[in-house]
Amino acid sequence: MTTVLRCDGLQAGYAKGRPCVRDLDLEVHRSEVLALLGPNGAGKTTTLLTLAGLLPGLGGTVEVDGTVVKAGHARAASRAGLVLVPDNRELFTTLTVEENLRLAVRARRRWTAERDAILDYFPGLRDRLRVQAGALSGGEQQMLAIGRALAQHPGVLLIDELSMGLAPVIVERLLPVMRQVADETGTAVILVEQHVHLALEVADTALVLRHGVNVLQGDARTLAATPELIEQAYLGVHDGKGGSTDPLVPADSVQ
Ligand SMILES: Nc1ncnc2c1ncn2[C@@H]1O[C@H](COP(=O)(O)OP(=O)(O)OP(=O)(O)O)[C@@H](O)[C@H]1O
Repeated sequence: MTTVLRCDGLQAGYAKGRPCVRDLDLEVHRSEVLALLGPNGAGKTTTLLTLAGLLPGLGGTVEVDGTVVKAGHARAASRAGLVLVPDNRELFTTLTVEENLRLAVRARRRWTAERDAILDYFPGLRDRLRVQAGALSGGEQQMLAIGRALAQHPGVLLIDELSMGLAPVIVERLLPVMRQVADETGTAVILVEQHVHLALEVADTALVLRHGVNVLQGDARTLAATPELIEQAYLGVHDGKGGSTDPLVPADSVQ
C-alpha cells in the first residue's frame, strides 16, 4: 500500500493559538476512500480547507508522496495533488458545463480525451455540455464540481459534503462513483459526509472527529457493523478501551 497523504500532529483552525482541530494524524493510501465523519462543528471542513491550503497552518505537517506541502498555500497544495470539492461547489454558474471543465483541464492538447474520461464517470453530463452550470440540477452541479476536480488529476480528492442539498437517491448514485474513481485511477478520496451509513458503504476506512479530536478510527466495514461505536463517538461517550489498535481505535483522549 502506497501512502499518498500523511499528516502528523496537524493543528487546524482560523486563529493562531486557537486550533479547532488538534493533533490530527492521518495516513491515506492510493485508492483509499476515507470517510471523515463527526457531528456538526467537529472540524471536518476545517481539516479539508487546511489540507487544501486555504487556511493558514497552525502546526503539524502535511506530506504528499513523501514531500512536505507548505501550509497555507492553496497553489502549493493543488500542485502537490490535493484538490478540494467545496460544499458550495464553486462552479462558474454563467459558463457552460463544457467551459467549466475546459478551464480545469491542464493538458490542453488532450482536452477531448480528458473531457471524455470525466464524462465516462458522469454520463448524465454528456447531454448537458452546452448548458450553463447555474441551470443544472443540484446533482448535476455536484457531478460537474467533482468532474472539474478530476480534471486536475488529484492525488487526493477532498470532497466536502457531497450530499449537501441532494436527495438521498442522488447521493446513493454518486458515492459509488467515488469508489470507482479511487479504484480505477488510484486517487485517494477523503469524503466528509453526514450520511454515515452511505459513506461507510463505499469507504475503506473511517475517522470520527469530535470537538476537533480523532475519537474513533478504523476499518469502514467493521465500523458499519458496530453503529453503537459510531454513535458513542458522536455523543462523546467512550468505552475506555483507548489504546487498542486495529481494526478500531476508540480514542479515549477526549475529555
Ligand atoms: N470562518 C470561521 N471562523 C472562525 N471559526 C470558524 C469558521 N468556520 C468554522 N469555524 C469553527 O470551527 C469549528 C469547526 O467547524 P467546521 O465547519 O470545520 O465543522 P464541521 O465538522 O465541518 O461541521 P459541519 O458538519 O456542521 O459542517 C466550529 O467550532 C466552527 O464554529
